[in-house]
Order: sequence, then C-alpha cells, then structure tokens
Amino acid sequence: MTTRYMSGFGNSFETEALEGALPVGRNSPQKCNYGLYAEQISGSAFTAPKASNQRSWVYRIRPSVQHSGHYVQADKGQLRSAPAAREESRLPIGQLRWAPLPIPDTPLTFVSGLFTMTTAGDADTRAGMAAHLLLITRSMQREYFFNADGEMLVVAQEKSLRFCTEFGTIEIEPGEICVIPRGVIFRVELMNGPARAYVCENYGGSFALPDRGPIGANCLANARDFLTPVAAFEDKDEASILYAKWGGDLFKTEIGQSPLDVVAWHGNYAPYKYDLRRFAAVGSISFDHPDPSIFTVLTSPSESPGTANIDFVIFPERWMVGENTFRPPWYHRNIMSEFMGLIYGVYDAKPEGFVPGGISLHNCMLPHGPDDLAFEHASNGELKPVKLTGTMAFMFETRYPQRLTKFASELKTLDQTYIDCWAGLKKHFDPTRREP
Ligand SMILES: O=C(O)Cc1cc(O)ccc1O
Ligand SMILES: [Fe+2]
Repeated sequence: MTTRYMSGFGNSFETEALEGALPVGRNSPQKCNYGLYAEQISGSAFTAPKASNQRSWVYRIRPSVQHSGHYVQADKGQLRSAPAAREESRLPIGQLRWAPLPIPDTPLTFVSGLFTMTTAGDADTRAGMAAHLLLITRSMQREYFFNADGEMLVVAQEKSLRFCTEFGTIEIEPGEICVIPRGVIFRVELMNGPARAYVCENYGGSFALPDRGPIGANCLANARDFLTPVAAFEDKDEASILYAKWGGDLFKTEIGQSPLDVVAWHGNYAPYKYDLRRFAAVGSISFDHPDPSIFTVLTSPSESPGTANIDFVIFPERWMVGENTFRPPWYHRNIMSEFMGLIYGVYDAKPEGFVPGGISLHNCMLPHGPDDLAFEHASNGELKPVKLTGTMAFMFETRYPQRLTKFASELKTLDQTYIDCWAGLKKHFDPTRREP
C-alpha cells in the first residue's frame, strides 16, 4: 500500500477518495453525493479566534453516533492521567533515568501498550500532559481508539507504525513523528515487527509551529514538510470495539462496522506526520550555547505568551563550532520540567547511560547537566568544528511538574546509580587560577 499525503501545516485541506464526494461551495447540502452523511468535528470552541480555530467537515458512510454504543469501563492497564492519584504523587523526587523497557512477547496493542511514565497538570482543565512509553507487539484488529483527553504526539523509536485514521493513513519510521488530534478515531498496525515509541499526550492547546522571531521566515521546522493523509475509507461491516480515553479513564463500546468510513473531508483539523530529519537546525556560529528553545519543533501554547504548555524539542545532527565555549548543555535548573528520550545515536551531555529507547526526567528546579565524562571532554578538547552525527534526541518540556507514576518508579530499568554520573566532577576551585 502506498500512502499519499498533502503538504503544509494547519492548512485548510480538502480531499476525496471518490470523485464528487465533497460538496462544492457548501458544507451541508440537503443530500450529499453517494448517500454520505455530513458531520463536523471541532478541535476548538466554535468562537475561537481565527488563528487557533480548528474544525473539519467529514463526509462519511454512517454518522459517528452509529460508531458508538453503551460505553463500559475497560481495563486501562498502566495508562494514567493527570492529576495523579495521591498514592502515586508522593513518590520521591530526583534526577531520574531509565534504560529501555524491553519489548515483551505478550500481546500489546496501541491501547494496551501505553505505559504512562509521568503526568502533569490536569486533563480536565486542559492543562499539561502525560508522557507514555508505547510497546506494541500486535496490530489492532477490529479495534479502534480515540482520546478525548488530548492530542497524541507519537515518536517512533524502534520499527515503523501505520495509523489508519478517519482522515486517511499515516506511516512513520524511527526519525518521524505522527500527531493525532483529540477525538480522532484510529487504529494502529505494525509494519515490520514489534515496535517501541514515545507518546506525548497533550491536554492543552493543539501543537503549533513556534514563532521564529528574529530567525525570520525560514529554518527550524518548515510548514511544507508536515504531511497530512489524503482521504481513505473502509466499508467493513464487522463486529468491532471502539476504545475511548475520556476523563482519565478508558472505556469501550461494541460497534458493528469500521468507524474509518470517511470518504471525503475538508478543514484544518486532521492528523499529520513530520520527518524530524527535515528540521533545519539553527545554532550559535560564534560562541556560547543557546537555549534549547532554538530546537523547538512544535509548541502547545498556554494562556501566558512565551510559556508553553509543552514544547516538543529535538536534538538532531548538527555542527558544533562555538569558539572558547563549553559546548554541551550547561549545568542548569529549570522551572520547566524536562522529559527526554533518545531515538538513536548518542546525546552529547550523556555519552554513556542514556541509550536509544531510554528516558531521562529532569523535573522542575532539579539540577542537571553534563556527566563527568562529558564535562572533562568538553572542557579540555580542542575546539575545532565537530559534527554530531547519527543522533536524534528529543524533549517533552512542560511548564508543569511531571509526576512520576508508580509504574515508572518501580520499573527495574530505573537507573539507581544515575546521580553518580556527576559524582566524579572534581572540585577545581583555585583562587589564584585564571584562564588565558
Ligand atoms: O538538559 C538537557 O539535556 C536538555 C537541555 C539541552 C540544552 O542544550 C540546554 C538546556 C537543556 O535543558
Ligand atoms: Fe535540561
């Protein structure tokens, strides 16, 4: 199967899988072609300002009310939501790091394979996020899912994933991400074996491209590199289950057909993918290490301008050329809380211990920075231009403290010796020493 996409970010797209399925010049004619039902899905309040107003019109075989029934509670496994339950929120704080969670042999789908590591803010008040690890060993079959609590940003880490959605099909491989808006129904299939991914569940404002400020009109993530699928539909009458994440709980309902029955759609509320390797990194070409905000791919705004609900930041391949500069990230304490993952390669602040598929968590105001090895190397190495190659790390950075789940705190992969990576930093203080 070849997937086809339309280019652009937040465009008003239009696409039809059958010619003439889209009404011309109106949204809801008295009768739609092919006997389709017209329906709107809103991602913002009807009256939201134009720049943040999101909605799409879908023309489908059955209206969504028929892809619905009596919902009953489903087993939510290790899926958690903010605010964290009290017994989960008194867990010890600290700088934390996990080795990759092995992919088990047991059946895990996109729904049962979500393991929540942190939650932040409050899903009901549409503030904050959750960070999940995703392990998949089985494609969803006659199973579908939607999330009313937030949009889902999926970062492929090991093997590829196919998202069959109401709006069409998206395929991603490691190095690529997929964003599924709140409420959109989808199914996830494996493509080349059991997969591992990271998921940021965004309870807040939809991810948008950051303003570039003085950088100007180009570089970072360019709008044309975001890809939204063309319409594709299933006309399958077979007993299926629709899962819904709603208010922090997981529910399910039985339906008699595939809900992926949208024959045509138009609007600006739709899933998309992006290849992180297309990110045109901008950095210092003189001296000093800039803030990592220069590597923001997507930002979920909050009501405070400049203070993101979430920033999705990457650390891609790039040249390091700073003169008389300590080149890795500086030591720092940050009001924002940083959840990091490594897709492939080596991260410059942590050449050891932070491995692909692993996680680190540096929460609000907890100090961190390069380990002793990285410090020694960066303080004494010759400062010729160096290219960091074959690497892709990322960060989900939120204004809210990230609370660890009990699951995360009890994982065997939690690195009990992480704090020791700074133990070897020597006291160099000498009141008579001056650098040339
Ligand atoms: O802590 C980290 O590794 C992420 C990070 C990278 C950087 O270059 C500057 C600040 C920062 O938080
Ligand atoms: Fe940091």
